[in-house]
Amino acid sequence: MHDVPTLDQIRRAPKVLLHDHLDGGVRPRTVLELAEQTGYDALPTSDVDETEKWFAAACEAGSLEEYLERFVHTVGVMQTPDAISRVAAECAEDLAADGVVYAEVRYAPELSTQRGLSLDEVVEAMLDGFRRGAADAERAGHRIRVGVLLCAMRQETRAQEIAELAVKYRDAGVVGFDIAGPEAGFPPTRSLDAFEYLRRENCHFTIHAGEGFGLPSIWEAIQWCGAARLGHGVRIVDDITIGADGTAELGRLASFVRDRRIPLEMCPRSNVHTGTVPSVADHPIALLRDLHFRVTVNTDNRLMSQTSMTREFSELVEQFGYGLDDLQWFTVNAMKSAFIPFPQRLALINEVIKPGYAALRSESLFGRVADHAPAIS
Ligand SMILES: O=c1[nH]cnc2c1ncn2[C@@H]1O[C@H](CO)[C@@H](O)[C@H]1O
Ligand SMILES: [Zn+2]
Repeated sequence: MHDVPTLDQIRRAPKVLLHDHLDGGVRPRTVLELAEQTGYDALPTSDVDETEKWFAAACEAGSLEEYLERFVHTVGVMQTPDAISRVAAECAEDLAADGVVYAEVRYAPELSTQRGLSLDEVVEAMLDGFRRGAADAERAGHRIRVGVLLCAMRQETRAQEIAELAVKYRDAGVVGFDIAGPEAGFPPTRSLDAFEYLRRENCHFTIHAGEGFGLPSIWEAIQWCGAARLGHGVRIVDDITIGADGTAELGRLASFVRDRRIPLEMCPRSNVHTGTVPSVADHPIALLRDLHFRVTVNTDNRLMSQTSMTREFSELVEQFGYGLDDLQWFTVNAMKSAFIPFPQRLALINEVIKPGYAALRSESLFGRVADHAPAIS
C-alpha cells in the first residue's frame, strides 16, 4: 500500500507534457488585454472571471466539433508577433510553475495569418516567446524545456507547407509535426503526402487520432502515415475485448500499438469535454495502463478544459488510487516518447525525473517514520 500523494507533492513532482495546445491555454486576462490592444471585438464580456467561465463552457460541448468552436477567439487575439510571443512566454511560465520540466506545445501557424503575418513570422514569434518564458521561469526558480510542434489543420489543405516549416525550423526549437481539428470526415491519409515528405526528412510527427473518430483513423495514422505517437488514441479500446473472467483480448491493431510501444497522448479531462468518454472515472487510461500500453498523461487545452498537469494527475490519483510510483511511470513514459534527441531524454529521466520522485518518496517515508516515532524526552 502506498501513501496517497498530496496536491502539493503532485505539484512539486517533475512532470512531462507532450500534448498541449498553445491557443488552448491562454490566460483569460491575457485574452482580454490582447483583444483590447489588437482591436478584437468578438468576445462576449470584458470581465476576467466571466471570460474564464465562458471559455470553460466548452466543457459542456459533448462533441469535438462544438468543443473546438471557442478556439476562434483565442486565435482571434493571436494575430501579431507580440501577442503570439506573449502567449508563448506565459505558457512556458505557467507550465514551469506547475512543475512541468519538459513540454511539447503545439499550434497551427496558419491560424495566425488572418492579419497578414507570414508562417515564418508566426513560428519565430512562438519560439521567441518560449525562450523568454523559460528564462523568466528559471529566474523564478522553475526550470523547463519547451519544444514546439507545428500543427496543420486537417480540414484545410496546407499540411505540406506546414510540414516544410517544421523541417525548416527543426534546429531552432521545432521538434515535430501534427494534424489537429475535426477528425470525422478528415482522415489522416488526406495529408499523406506531407507525412511521406516528413518521413523522407527524418522528421518526427504525431497525429490526433481515435478521439472524434474510431479505429480506422488510428489505423491510417499508424499504418499509412507512420505516426510515431497518437494524439489521444482513446478509441484503441474498441479493439480490446474484456472476457467474462476479466481477461483482455487484443485485436491486431491494439496489439500492434502495444507491441511497438506507440505512445498514447491521453488527455482525460478533455476527452470528457468532447464526449469521447463519459467521465474521468470511466476513462480507459486505467485499463490501458494495466495492459502496459505506453500511456502518457496530458492537458490538451488548459483554458477550455480548466486543467493543468497537477489537476490531471490529481484526478487520476482520486479515481484510480495511483501513487507516486504510478505518476513517475507516466512521466518516464512521456519523457521516453518525446521528440528531442535520445541522450537529452535520458538525461532528463536520470537527472531530473527519477531524483525528483525519489525526493518526494523519501519525504513521505520520513513523514511516516516521524508520525510513529516514540517521543524523545
Ligand atoms: O482535442 C483536440 N482535437 C483536435 N483538435 C484540437 C483539439 N484541441 C485543440 N484542437 C485544435 O488545434 C488547433 C491548434 O492548436 C486549435 O485551434 C484547435 O482547433
Ligand atoms: Zn489536442
